Amino acid sequence: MIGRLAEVDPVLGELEEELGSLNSPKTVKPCTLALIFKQDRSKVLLGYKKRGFGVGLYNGFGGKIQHEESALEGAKRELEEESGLTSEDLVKIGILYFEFESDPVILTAHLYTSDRFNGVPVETEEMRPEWFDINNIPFTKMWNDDKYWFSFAVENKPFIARFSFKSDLKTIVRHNINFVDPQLLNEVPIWYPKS
Ligand SMILES: Nc1[nH]c(=O)nc2c1ncn2[C@H]1C[C@H](O)[C@@H](COP(=O)(O)OP(=O)(O)OP(=O)(O)O)O1
Repeated sequence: MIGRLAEVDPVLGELEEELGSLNSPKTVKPCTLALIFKQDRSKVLLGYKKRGFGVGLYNGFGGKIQHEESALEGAKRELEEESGLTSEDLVKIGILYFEFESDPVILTAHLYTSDRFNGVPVETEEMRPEWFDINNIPFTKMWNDDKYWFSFAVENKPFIARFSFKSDLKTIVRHNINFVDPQLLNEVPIWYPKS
């Protein structure tokens, strides 16, 4: 439903308009990101990215949403492909919009968390999973935006955020975080039709 982000914050409204406008070169690349916690939330499972975008960094598990699937279906599939775990209890907790200088593609990460999962983490071609104490998250070896929002995911506070990076993929030139009604997270479109 176009227009919902503008109601939250004009900064998000601008982005929504650009994504929907025929005159703007901006397009969206929808991705998923899943954080798996131990049941008492004392530890989180992160994956060391061995190849591709974000190589050398620890991150949640996720990747591109396919055209035929929902964000939740994509999150479950990517979690299993990258960590070997399955979860029927992924809860959507955030949407992250990432812009990179001189790049018309806006990467959107639909963020899910769960503390119930099946299986044992396995190393895959893409990720090496590792449990981290919740009080010892390796922020210096993660994307620079993570330190801004990670605690909201841990504390179950639904949010929508927008981060603008320089082309070095490290420097954040602008950021904006809004706490939202959890229902809104499912109303924001995954794909923005150009109209
Ligand atoms: N700034 C950022 N902070 C963050 O925490 N996660 C980010 C991020 N930028 C990208 N990601 C995550 C979102 C998503 O899970 C992943 C990028 O997805 P990609 O589809 O590019 O990954 P892959 O190259 O692994 O693709 P797949 O082949 O679909 O798995 O990185």
